[in-house]
Amino acid sequence: MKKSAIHIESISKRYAEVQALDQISLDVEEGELFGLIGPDGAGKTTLIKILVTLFSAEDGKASILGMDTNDSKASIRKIIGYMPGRFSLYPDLSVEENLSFFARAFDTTMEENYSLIQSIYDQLKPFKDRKSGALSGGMKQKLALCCALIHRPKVLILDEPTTGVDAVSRKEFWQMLHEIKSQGITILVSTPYMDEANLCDRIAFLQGGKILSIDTPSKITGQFPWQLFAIKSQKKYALTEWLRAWEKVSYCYAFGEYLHIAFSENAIQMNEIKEYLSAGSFSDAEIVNIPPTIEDTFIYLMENGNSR
Ligand SMILES: Nc1ncnc2c1ncn2[C@@H]1O[C@H](COP(=O)(O)OP(=O)(O)OP(=O)(O)O)[C@@H](O)[C@H]1O
Repeated sequence: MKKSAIHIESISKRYAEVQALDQISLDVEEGELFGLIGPDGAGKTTLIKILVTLFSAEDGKASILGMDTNDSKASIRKIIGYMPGRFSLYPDLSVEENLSFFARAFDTTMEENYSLIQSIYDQLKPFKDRKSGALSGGMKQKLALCCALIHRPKVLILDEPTTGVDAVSRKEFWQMLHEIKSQGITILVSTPYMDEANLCDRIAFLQGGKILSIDTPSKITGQFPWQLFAIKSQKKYALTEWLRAWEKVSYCYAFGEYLHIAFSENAIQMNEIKEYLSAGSFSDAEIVNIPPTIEDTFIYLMENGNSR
C-alpha cells in the first residue's frame, strides 16, 4: 500500500450553530491527485484550512507527510503549496514582483525552481510587468499557481481554483495540475464542479460536513444502483411533473436539455416507459439508456443518506 501524504482522522469543526465538519476521515496517497468534491457550504474550505494549519480542529487529527497539523505548523507550511479560494496575491504588484515576493518568503529564488513553473510562467511572461490586479481571471489563477509552487512544495493544496474561471481556462488549469502531478507532487484540490471529479485519481464527496463516498471516479459512478435513461422533450417542465408523478420513478433530475430518470424496478422495459410517455401526450420524447454521471451518483448518495 502506498504511503499517506495527507492523513485525516475523525476531524470535526463547528462554527456556532453550524457543524461544518462532522467526523471526517480520509487519506491522500503520495503522488495522488485527489479531489474534494461538494457544493457550496459542504465544508471544503474548512477542511483545507485545517490542513494548511490556519484553523485547528475541535476533534480528531490530521497530518501532512507524518507531521501533525497542530504540533508542526511551521514545518508543514514549508513543505506545502497553498492556493486559497479567493485571489490571494498583491494586486498592486506586477506578475514578476508577486512571484519574487513569494520566492523570497520561502527563502528561495525564481531561478532555483524555475523548471517546475516554466510551462505555466511562459504563458504569463508577456504580462510580467502588468499589475496582478489587472490580469484576467484565468491569468490570475495561473500566477497564483506559480506562487504556490515557487518553493517546490511536496504537497499542493488548492481551494476551488477554477471557481468563476471560464471553461477554456478551467481545462488548461487541469492540464497544468496533471503536469505538476507528473513531477511527483501530491495534490489535493477542492471543487464544486462535478465534471472535474473525472480528472482526479480519487475523490471524496463532501456534503453537509460529511463524506458521502471516497473512491476512484469510475467506482463512484458504479455505486449508482439503477438503469439510467436520458429523456428529451419540447415540453420539459410538463414532462418532469408527469414522470415524477409515476410511482415507479425513483430518480428524476434535469441535466441541461435532458431529464435523467431511473426506476426502482431495474427490469423495466423501454416499451413500458414509452407507453407511459404516450399516455401523458409526450410521444415526441426521445429516450436513451445512458451510464450514470458523477453528478447522478452524488445526488443518489445525498438522497439516500449514505454517509461514511
Ligand atoms: N466563519 C464562519 N462562521 C460561521 N459559519 C461558517 C464560517 N465559515 C464557514 N461557515 C459555515 O460552515 C459551513 C462550511 O463552510 P465551508 O466554507 O467550509 O464550505 P465550502 O464547501 O468551502 O463552501 P464555499 O465554497 O461556499 O466556501 C457552511 O455552512 C458555512 O456557511
